[in-house]
Amino acid sequence: MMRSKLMNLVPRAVATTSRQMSTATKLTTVQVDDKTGIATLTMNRPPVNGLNLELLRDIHQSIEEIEGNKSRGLILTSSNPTIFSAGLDIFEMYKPDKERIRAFWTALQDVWLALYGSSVPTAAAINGHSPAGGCLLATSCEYRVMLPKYTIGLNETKLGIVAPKWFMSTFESVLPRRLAERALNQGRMFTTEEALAVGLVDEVANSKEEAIAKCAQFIGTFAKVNPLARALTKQQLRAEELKQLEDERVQDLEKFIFFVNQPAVQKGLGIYLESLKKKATK
Ligand SMILES: CCCCCCCCCCC/C=C/C(=O)SCCNC(=O)CCNC(=O)[C@H](O)C(C)(C)COP(=O)(O)OP(=O)(O)OC[C@H]1O[C@@H](n2cnc3c(N)ncnc32)[C@H](O)[C@@H]1OP(=O)(O)O
Repeated sequence: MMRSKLMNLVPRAVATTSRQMSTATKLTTVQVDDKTGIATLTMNRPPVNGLNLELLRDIHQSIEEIEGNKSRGLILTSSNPTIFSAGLDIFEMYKPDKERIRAFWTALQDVWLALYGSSVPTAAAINGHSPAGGCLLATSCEYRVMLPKYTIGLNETKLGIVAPKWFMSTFESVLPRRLAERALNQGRMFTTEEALAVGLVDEVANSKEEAIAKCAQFIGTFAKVNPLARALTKQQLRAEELKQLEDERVQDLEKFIFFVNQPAVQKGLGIYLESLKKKATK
């Protein structure tokens, strides 16, 4: 998979305007800045960018599109002014449809493999809350810029669920092992300020525009680096985690299906959904 992506890494001429590359799907848009050649992938699924089957498929398609069109980099962000992504759409896991839940988890695996394994430089402009699956997306990128007063983290244990190994290894690729272990066990959500202090995010910006500009600046640091050498270096550094999921995706899917169908897990998800609804009516 990575080898064919590498074939796309040839220099290209740049123009001066920005163009909408993809509106084929409604849940993501891809805008390429023709001056920098950097693509911004925006998630757009109100109200909270909950990662359901359709959004995951659109994100995957957009990443493939960006890989294919020789963009110089990928910036992931959200159209919601206060939420990057609320993580997995819990309705996909609560009283699930047998076929759909398999497609859903497979789509999540596809997104992670494509984003974590992307041959282009990746950055997340985290313009809002980013729990669980939202944090997975952000930490799959190489660089993170976050707006103040939001939260980010893997809170799965607080929901009575367990983050799969590849969520954990992505988290651990950003945070020191001891800190990652403690945060995962606690289901800890970090404020922007805390996330910056521990290195979960790289910079703080005061607006989405500034966050995107900082992400573009990061991607710009590779301008004078040979793209093939950079991509091969990234590939080698990330190969172990990618191979592990590629080799075990069927078992990973079966584990997820088994786990999510446990009565205790279903009960916990139901209670959690109720608590989210109650919060909305307060
Ligand atoms: C041995 C190993 C086995 C491994 C097996 C694997 C096991 C499974 C692993 C699964 C990993 C899971 C990953 C996840 O991502 S789970 C999702 C976690 N997400 C959250 O906990 C976030 C919950 N949401 C919030 O905290 C807030 O909503 C948020 C801060 C994001 C926004 O707050 P705000 O006040 O702006 O908005 P509301 O809370 O009022 O929400 C608006 C409406 O959206 C609904 N909502 C919110 N989040 C979700 C969600 N994740 N899924 C579905 N729906 C969600 C919320 O209920 C409101 O709905 P209503 O308007 O109808 O009330």
